[in-house]
Amino acid sequence: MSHRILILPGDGIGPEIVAEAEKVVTALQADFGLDAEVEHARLGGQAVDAEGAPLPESTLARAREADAILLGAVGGPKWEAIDRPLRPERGLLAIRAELGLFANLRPALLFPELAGASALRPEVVAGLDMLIVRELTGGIYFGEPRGLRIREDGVREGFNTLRYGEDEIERIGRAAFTAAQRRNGRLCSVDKANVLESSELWREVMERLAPEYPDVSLSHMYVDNAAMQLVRAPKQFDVIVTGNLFGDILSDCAAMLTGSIGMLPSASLDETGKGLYEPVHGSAPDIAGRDAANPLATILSLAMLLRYSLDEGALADRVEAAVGRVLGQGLRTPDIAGEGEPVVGTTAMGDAVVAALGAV
Ligand SMILES: NC(=O)C1=CN([C@@H]2O[C@H](COP(=O)(O)OP(=O)(O)OC[C@H]3O[C@@H](n4cnc5c(N)ncnc54)[C@H](O)[C@@H]3O)[C@@H](O)[C@H]2O)C=CC1
Ligand SMILES: CC(C)CC(=O)C(=O)O
Ligand SMILES: [Mg+2]
Repeated sequence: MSHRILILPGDGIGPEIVAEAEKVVTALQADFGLDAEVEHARLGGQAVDAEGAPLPESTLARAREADAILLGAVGGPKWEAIDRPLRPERGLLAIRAELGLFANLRPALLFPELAGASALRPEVVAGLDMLIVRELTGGIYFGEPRGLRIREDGVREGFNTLRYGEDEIERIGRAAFTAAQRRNGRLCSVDKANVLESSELWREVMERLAPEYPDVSLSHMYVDNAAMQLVRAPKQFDVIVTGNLFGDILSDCAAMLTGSIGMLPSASLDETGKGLYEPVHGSAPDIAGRDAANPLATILSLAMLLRYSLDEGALADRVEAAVGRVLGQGLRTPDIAGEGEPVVGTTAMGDAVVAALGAV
């Protein structure tokens, strides 16, 4: 049966990087037996401009019908001053919530060819292969009440609510324990239980789940220490499980261990394995329209889509191997190029991955 893939290009570099991933889809259809129909819809700023909403009803309806969704990124300076409900990022949060995409898997894997591009010394990152499991539909990004108001003394204040229910913690915990079972059996739960009640409960629930996964060793770390440990000795981690805000920040930090945020893919999954796949980075307005964005995070997100939502593991392996091959050939977009190294653009990098598909 033909798979239905919905592509949401989004804003800034979104359309540029997604176009390269789509070339890979086309090549897999033409030469490697991928049976898929590809559709497009609007999300984010492009949807606000064209349809007056960051998540139009028609996009949501098509997202519900699709087997998997590939997203570029949303947002940019053009929409920063508009009413909050119309901001592109609200469209992204809304689609995650509407589709129940609570489990955000963010692998941080160092391609050996990029050891020199890491922010850390090669010996500290060599062989790095870790996974951040971020809770994606709860926590402070969604908690009510939220808003801006005028205090009694006339001074304005902004406020947000960090709230986690036991049920939300338990389901992300189970996703993380299961991921750790499939990897090296080490799970580190990151919280701020020395200060936050929501973290106290988080830690308690993780402890309660642990006996059900005797092959996983559970440890806990405060988030401030975790940020430091990530840049001090990242290979101590196998799987990290954490809340929405902490996971957002720690995964950008992990990106620099692998050379660039342009290398980090992600999968956001619901209870059934249906998912939305997107690079960890944003719409990078500073480099948009210059053929300078690294498309590999998006292409690697496509590989995750093939593996997790379409059950096309062999094709996913092929795409990841092709990425390794182009890096081995020395191709570098500016973000992963060393001092004085020649660089290629977004489209040339995408073309090279397509060419490498058959060689692996
Ligand atoms: N998932 C999403 O759609 C996300 C959207 N955003 C939005 O994106 C906009 C820009 O946010 P920033 O904080 O600047 O984060 P960003 O991730 O877009 O950019 C941060 C830095 O990384 C660079 N960068 C990002 N992706 C790259 C790539 N593929 N290749 C090479 N360099 C890359 C950018 O040029 C910039 O210097 C904002 O409107 C923000 O809200 C931010 C994060 C995630
Ligand atoms: C709109 C933001 C929550 C997007 C983001 O930074 C992310 O999911 O990593
Ligand atoms: Mg982020």
